Amino acid sequence: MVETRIIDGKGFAEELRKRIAGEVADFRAATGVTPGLAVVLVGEDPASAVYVRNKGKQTLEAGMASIEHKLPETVAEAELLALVNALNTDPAVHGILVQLPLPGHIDAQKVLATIDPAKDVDGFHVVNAGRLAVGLDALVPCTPLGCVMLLKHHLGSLAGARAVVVGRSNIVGKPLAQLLLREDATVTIAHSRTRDLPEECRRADILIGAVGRPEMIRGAWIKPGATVIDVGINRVEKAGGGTRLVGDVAFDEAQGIAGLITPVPGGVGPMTIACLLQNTLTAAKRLVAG
Ligand SMILES: Nc1nc2c(c(=O)[nH]1)N[C@@H](CN(C=O)c1ccc(C(=O)N[C@@H](CCC(=O)O)C(=O)O)cc1)CN2
Repeated sequence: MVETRIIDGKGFAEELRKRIAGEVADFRAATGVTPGLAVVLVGEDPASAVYVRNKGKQTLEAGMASIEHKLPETVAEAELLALVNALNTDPAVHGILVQLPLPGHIDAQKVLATIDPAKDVDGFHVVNAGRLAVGLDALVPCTPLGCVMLLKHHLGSLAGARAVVVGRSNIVGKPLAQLLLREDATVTIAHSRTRDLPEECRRADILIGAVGRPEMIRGAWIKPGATVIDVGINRVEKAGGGTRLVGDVAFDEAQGIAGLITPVPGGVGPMTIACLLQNTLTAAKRLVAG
């Protein structure tokens, strides 16, 4: 039986935000520039509204300027693109983020492609995705960046580790695989069509769940002593009524098998906003330096 330790993402993110606030103060003192983050929310999705509110609050707490744009669910794609173009040329804005998901009538790829790559603090623009893939400096997606920070903090070097990423989304699975490769891990991306997924997962020293399916990854899929990073945030019905959040990994089953595991909530989620603040400061520094 392995002793399973919990990775405290919430605590780590708090420390990271404090460090960023210190760096923002130094940057403002040196340049007279306040980094500005513009967040665009389309529609009324309650979870998105909470994330956007938290982004605004934490941006202000870090000493940066927060600019929020709320557009109705029915907004025309052209109007959203015009807003993004205006933010691209606004010198007070150093980072732009369009909260996902977008309503079905809007082409998300077109919107992401309109963001100036230098202000793309989500790291979703193909220029940043391409730069990451070929090993150039890039603005890197926040959730994957947070996962790798937690891994390096707890494991030290990731070189040679066998990492299996379950999920191939553009916002988590693919960029996370690139980041792990950059750390010299041996990386497999698994997905719904992977043959014998449990066996593939059991090979992993580092197992990452990023599929968005509640508790899909079972305890028996985990190699004893492996490090498990759970990116899933799934709201499910509770037995006695109400809802609760669960990850993509069956957390209780992982106890006594995994060596380290991130909880949901309190694991990877809080790292997403902390890394967004870090990316905004990075973008501001690069834009000011020209
Ligand atoms: N443009 C983007 N859209 C979305 C992203 C993103 O990175 N960029 N990621 C997610 C949502 N997200 C940030 O936007 C996000 C998700 C979760 C958390 C978080 O702190 N989760 C908490 C639990 C929160 C709760 O109670 O619901 C946790 O895991 O502890 C922060 C940000 C999709 N859209």
